[in-house]
Amino acid sequence: MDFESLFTQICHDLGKNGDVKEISTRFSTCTTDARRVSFVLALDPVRDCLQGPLSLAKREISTPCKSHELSTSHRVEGNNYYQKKLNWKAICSYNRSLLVGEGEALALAYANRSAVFHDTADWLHSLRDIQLAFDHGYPKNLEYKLRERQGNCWLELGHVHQAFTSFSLAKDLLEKTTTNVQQHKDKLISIISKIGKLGDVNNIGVTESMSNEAAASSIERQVIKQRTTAPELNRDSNARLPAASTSIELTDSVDRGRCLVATEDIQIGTTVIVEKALASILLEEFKESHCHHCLHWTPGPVPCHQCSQIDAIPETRTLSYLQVGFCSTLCRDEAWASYHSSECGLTDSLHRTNVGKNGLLALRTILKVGRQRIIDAHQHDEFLPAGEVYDSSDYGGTIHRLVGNSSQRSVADLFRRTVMAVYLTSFIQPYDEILAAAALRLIQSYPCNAHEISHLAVPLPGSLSSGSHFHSLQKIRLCEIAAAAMPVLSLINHSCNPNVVRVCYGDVIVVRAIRRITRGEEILDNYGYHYATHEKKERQLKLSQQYYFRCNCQPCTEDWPLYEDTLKLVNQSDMSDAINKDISDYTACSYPDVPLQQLEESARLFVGYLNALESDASIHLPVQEYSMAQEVLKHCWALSATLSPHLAVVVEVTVSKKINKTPFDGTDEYPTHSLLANYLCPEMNLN
Ligand SMILES: C[S@@+](CC[C@H](N)C(=O)[O-])C[C@H]1O[C@@H](n2cnc3c(N)ncnc32)[C@H](O)[C@@H]1O
Repeated sequence: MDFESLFTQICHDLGKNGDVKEISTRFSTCTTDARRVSFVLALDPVRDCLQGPLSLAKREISTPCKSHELSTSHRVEGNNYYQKKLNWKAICSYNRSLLVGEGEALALAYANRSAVFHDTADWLHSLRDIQLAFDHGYPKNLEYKLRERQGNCWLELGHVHQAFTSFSLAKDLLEKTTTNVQQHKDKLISIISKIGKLGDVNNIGVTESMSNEAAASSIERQVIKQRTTAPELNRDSNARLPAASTSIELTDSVDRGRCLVATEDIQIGTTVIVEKALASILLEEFKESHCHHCLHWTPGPVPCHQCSQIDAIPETRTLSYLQVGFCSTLCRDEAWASYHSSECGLTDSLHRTNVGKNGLLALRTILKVGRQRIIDAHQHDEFLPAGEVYDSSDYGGTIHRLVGNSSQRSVADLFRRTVMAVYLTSFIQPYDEILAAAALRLIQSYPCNAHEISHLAVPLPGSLSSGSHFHSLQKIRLCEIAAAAMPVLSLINHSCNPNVVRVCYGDVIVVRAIRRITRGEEILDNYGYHYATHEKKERQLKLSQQYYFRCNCQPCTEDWPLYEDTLKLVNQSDMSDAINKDISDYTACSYPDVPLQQLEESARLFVGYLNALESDASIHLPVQEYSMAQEVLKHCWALSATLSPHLAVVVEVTVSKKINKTPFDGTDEYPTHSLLANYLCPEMNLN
């Protein structure tokens, strides 16, 4: 039963007993989350309704069902695609095969996937899959094939000693085979020739070759290194706010709570915050393409040992894949040690609850943090004592103290969120009031504090040839892949004309200045309602509904127009022409093959334009050229963060995804927090 049905059932049962009014009155007197949870858990209809989902969850956890048959059928399907050189399709089928496979079926799936990576020159992923195939018992009589492939990969990566060892093993294995098949003989000749070509290695000796374990961990490290890495802070890390640089500090304002303020003048492009998520959840649509743990795109996910399996959904009699994949065995093991062992087997049931991103993120946060830290956080008081470090990996001092706006919520809203908290925590620890109260706190604070993690989805090569440059930019869109708790980012207040922008690198978000910020000025982000894309009336309404404040930023007080009604530069035709020409050149790039260097150059160019426009006292914002230059700059940064050696495949995968928005909890909308909302031209709106 999903949450909506469960809640309807509970309300119906309470209504049947004629208790609704009295219960509402009594519930409204509960002034803390702990009391709200105790109250709700004492209601019979709630306890009755919780039985169903709980028994289902228990059954799912206790009946792992890998399937040799299904794994084989996906592998055969993959082999067909591979023969037709439909490499990406082959990889997808092999992914499925290994998600449901175990033992030899799993080993064969890894081995076959390694062949596709080998043929597409992805030597690292090929090597990693070969290693995993051996780990899972790849058949001895076929080992020579993998050893030869392994040798090729090592050689391509410049590890001559490793290549020599692998080829030699392949040779020994072939020499030991008793069959007289011509194919084997030919293979032996070819391998001997490869060894011969390595020549000198014989003299150096193979003893310098890495051990199996060392080689495996070196491959894993290299796989991880392939991920795009976030830029560093512009200055030393701030002692009180380690994720931020010394260019900003945490302070309190009279009318808008805590805020971040510049301690010195900050130039456009400066990186002032680099924060790793305290907790995050990958959206379901991306479970086949992104790492469950670090959120980076991966061409070859490594499944969880247990819960990536098939599951027969009793109500619908359909099969669903409980896919939990990781970019590396390191991420898999880290996730297991941190939270995944507690949710293993439940991921699909949890998605089927339809509680939305914030509910799932609340539960993940609780699993990551653990019961004891939650108890400790509750025992300490509500505010951060002067001088205490605000550390992103800390729960008690940060996430636990975020704005939840409880006092402004209606009784109905609080009741619904309390039932949701009780329901969600029941999946891991039924009737645990401490965990449920912590979940309730987060379910209230995340709608105003959780952040969206987005990746650029670039269209397939060739599909950008027609249309205006605005049209081209429109096709390269940001799509939301995950939600994350980022305690430092949650300290930034909103402006409809922000001076910073967020750029995502997996579960790390970087904050960069998009305008010049003077010493003492507040750092201001955009919560998804930008002056250029949303009318003032709409902005004010949404911000007050979701974030409970009235915006007094410059565009709001001065009533700035939308982008299309904004004036162009007057008396500055040279500058205007130059900006427009460079925007046009930028959008004409042949995505996705834009070299990183070119993107960096474009970013420098547009930083220069923004500086020139800001320095000219005769220019009064807003002007179209300024807005457009800002948009292109954000675009360059987002694209650089997405670029990886596998971009061409990322493109294919991401664009082919059907992006369904997860239903959201209650009336709160999720903070869009994305560049997408900031695209300025009407024709660039992506809906
Ligand atoms: C993500 S938090 C920002 C940090 C917050 N000031 C704090 O003390 O934790 C969002 C909340 O900050 C406040 N806020 C953000 N921007 C604001 C603004 N421009 N004016 C007034 N309050 C604002 C609102 O209460 C909003 O719900």
